[in-house]
Amino acid sequence: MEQRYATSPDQMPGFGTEELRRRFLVETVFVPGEVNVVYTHHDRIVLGGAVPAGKQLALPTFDELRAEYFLQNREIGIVNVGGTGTVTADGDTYTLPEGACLYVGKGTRDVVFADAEGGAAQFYLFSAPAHTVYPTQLVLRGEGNVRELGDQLTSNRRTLNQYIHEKGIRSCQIVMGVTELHPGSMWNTMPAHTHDRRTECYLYFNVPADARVIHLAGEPSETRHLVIADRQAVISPSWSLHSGVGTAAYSFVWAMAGENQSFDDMDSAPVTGLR
Ligand SMILES: O=C[C@H](O)[C@@H](O)CC(=O)C(=O)O
Ligand SMILES: [Zn+2]
Repeated sequence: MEQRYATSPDQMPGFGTEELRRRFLVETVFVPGEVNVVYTHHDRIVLGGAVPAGKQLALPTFDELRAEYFLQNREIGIVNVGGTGTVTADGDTYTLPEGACLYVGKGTRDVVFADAEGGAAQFYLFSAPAHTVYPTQLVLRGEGNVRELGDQLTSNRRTLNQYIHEKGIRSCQIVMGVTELHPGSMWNTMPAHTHDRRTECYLYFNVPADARVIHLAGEPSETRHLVIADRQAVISPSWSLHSGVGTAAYSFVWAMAGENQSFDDMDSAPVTGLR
């Protein structure tokens, strides 16, 4: 699996476009017939995709994990951003229509991805180290804790759905959900924030083929941008902004891991202070 070492904010001013993308963007998440993942040393998150493409696709272990099986010392959050599929965890099969989220706890030996009848599933994977076992649990699209955010007048009306969090599906570290922009709204997470206790990753999806998201990264006082296409993921270290504006409406899976799980524990970055 691809490994990416951690980046310090004092390196940011020296990065050109290619270097920024190489460090923070996961350009290809979904590869048909494969489990394709990246290991970032920021909070030791493993993120990527699993695309069964008509077959039974097992979650393998990787040498870099030094574990007998993937979830020996880890937990995983899975969101399906494709057609309906199934995930089988130690013999129990869960059906995930588009937008559903499955948490699979530490200690689960066998995880197998498959398409449901007529479906073409695309499972987004987000895994973090775990210290104890929480039960495997499924939540369907729209059935998490719903928060309505933003305003049409500032082009940031969006519906945020919290799936794995303190008052929802329990986990050791992972906090995960999906945000959907309303038609005509383009800005996510503005006003922006950082959270020095957690790394966060976004997977942008439902981005039209001819549209892009201009994603802001870096410290609030020294911002950079990445131009992101459909079904690409971006890693935001604890010190980095993670906000974006699309050239059309879109959705994204957001997921965090780190020191705490307090969703509202953000360090706000007021618009007037951005540079
Ligand atoms: O720390 C929280 C994350 O940045 C996201 O949940 C924010 C988000 O989905 C949004 O504002 O639309
Ligand atoms: Zn955040």
